[in-house]
Amino acid sequence: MINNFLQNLKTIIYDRPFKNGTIINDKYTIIDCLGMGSYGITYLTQNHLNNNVCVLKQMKPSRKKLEKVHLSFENEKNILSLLNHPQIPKFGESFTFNGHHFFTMEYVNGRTFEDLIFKEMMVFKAIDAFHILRDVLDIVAYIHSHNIIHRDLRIPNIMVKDGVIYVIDFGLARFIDDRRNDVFNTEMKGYDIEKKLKREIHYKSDFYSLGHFILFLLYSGYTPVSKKEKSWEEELVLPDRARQLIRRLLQLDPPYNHVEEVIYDVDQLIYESK
Ligand SMILES: Nc1ncnc2c1ncn2[C@@H]1O[C@H](COP(=O)(O)OP(=O)(O)OP(=O)(O)O)[C@@H](O)[C@H]1O
Repeated sequence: MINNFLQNLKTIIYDRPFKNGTIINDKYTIIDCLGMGSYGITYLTQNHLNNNVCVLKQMKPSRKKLEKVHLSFENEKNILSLLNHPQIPKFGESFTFNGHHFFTMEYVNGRTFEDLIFKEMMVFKAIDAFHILRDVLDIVAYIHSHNIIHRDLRIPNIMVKDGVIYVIDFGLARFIDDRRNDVFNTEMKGYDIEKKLKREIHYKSDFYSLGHFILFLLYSGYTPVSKKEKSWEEELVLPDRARQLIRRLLQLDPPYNHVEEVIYDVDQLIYESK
């Protein structure tokens, strides 16, 4: 309780975002603060040298003494600079300015699925939802082919711009062999199972998140008919193959181990619904 209070106080004092118009490193003018995550503050900025708009991420000052914060910041930088895919923001540069740590990346001027579903109340037909999942899987296949697990494939981190899907936010991404930081590898009795399913450094954690992602899309067109809470399998009318796919993604049935297996099943599903 006291610890939480002190952390909140530190955040208020140290993590005040830079004001719009501030120039960072003689180069980046802050246009807006896009948000504050667990370890970073994210800005939309304009680079004076080329006039390009880009995203600038700052390590949270209140947390810069924590090893895990440095690790996450370094990981995101390393992973983004390694990946080179048109649907993943490209890494720009990293630097220290006035004692603050920063890096830049490409700005995706699109909308997140969180905004589409909850702000724009967009409704996705089941077939469109599976086509979107298929597009996301191509990006995930690329990420996994570099032995990287994203570990945060949620609706706020999947975007669409002009009909093209993008995956952002690699703050929790890890290399598959980075087992030293995988707390879920050790015996953890009574540990939060949900957290393990989402965060274990294994390909199947990304599939688990995609199980939830597809459910968000499918539920966008759902109107409850009774007040009694039911499971997604009772509420959503889905073909058997779709239900089986989601059950495996959510690890309710034996999980998928490789993205190609998921792609195969989604392709079959799309083919059968033609
Ligand atoms: N490359 C990008 N292009 C466009 N918007 C981005 C980009 N990166 C981040 N954002 C947006 O900036 C905001 C803050 O993102 P950020 O990843 O720093 O934190 P978060 O997702 O809120 O928290 P956490 O990192 O703890 O998950 C989000 O609204 C996100 O959509």
